[in-house]
Amino acid sequence: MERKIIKAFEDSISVKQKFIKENASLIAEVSKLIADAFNDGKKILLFGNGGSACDASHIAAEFVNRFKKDRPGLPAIALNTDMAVLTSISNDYDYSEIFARQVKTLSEPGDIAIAISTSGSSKNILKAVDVAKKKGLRTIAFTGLKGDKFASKSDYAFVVPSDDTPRIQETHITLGHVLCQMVEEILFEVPRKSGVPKKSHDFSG
Ligand SMILES: O=C(CO)[C@@H](O)[C@H](O)[C@H](O)[C@H](O)COP(=O)(O)O
Ligand SMILES: [Zn+2]
Repeated sequence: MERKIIKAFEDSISVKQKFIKENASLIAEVSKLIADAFNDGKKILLFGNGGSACDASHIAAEFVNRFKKDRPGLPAIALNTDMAVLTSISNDYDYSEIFARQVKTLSEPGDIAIAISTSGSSKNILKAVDVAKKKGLRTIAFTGLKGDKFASKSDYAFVVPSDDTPRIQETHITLGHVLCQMVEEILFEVPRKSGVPKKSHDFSG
């Protein structure tokens, strides 16, 4: 049994190592994209199923509350949290509509959709990405090796080099944390020299 336990940890580490070899510059690019969207008064919508629903909620909470810095909240909503909304859309229409309908209703052009699916084949995720693109959102996919179709319909795709759902999720949550950290640093770092910061950040509302 211990051998299996050690192997699970080693696999998780090795998937993360492979992922970061290929994705560091994309993470930097997407961090800037998200920071620019917040600067423009836009928000992030996140969604996923099962463990990825928890990842979406977890990442939204880091933005709305704080990650490492004491700073104003940044607008992010997880679309997998409201039981009344989720059950009524599923009951009256279809489970595959739960995120698409919320994206259509709650977003505005320029917002960012972070869609999380390890398989890349969950219908509710694919439909929501289609709606997000039609509405003029920038779409970011978090997926795994089997998620080609999902990755190719999204503007930016983080493809974790594994087809094992838990191992993929373990990289996704690290990715979410690192994006939060980078966005905080871009928006709230103290300027090194005295003088005004490059952009003014007023999220105090
Ligand atoms: O957390 C896990 C597995 O680690 C599960 O709950 C998993 O998220 C569920 O099976 C999801 O329905 C999988 O959906 P997806 O990632 O393929 O879109
Ligand atoms: Zn899980």
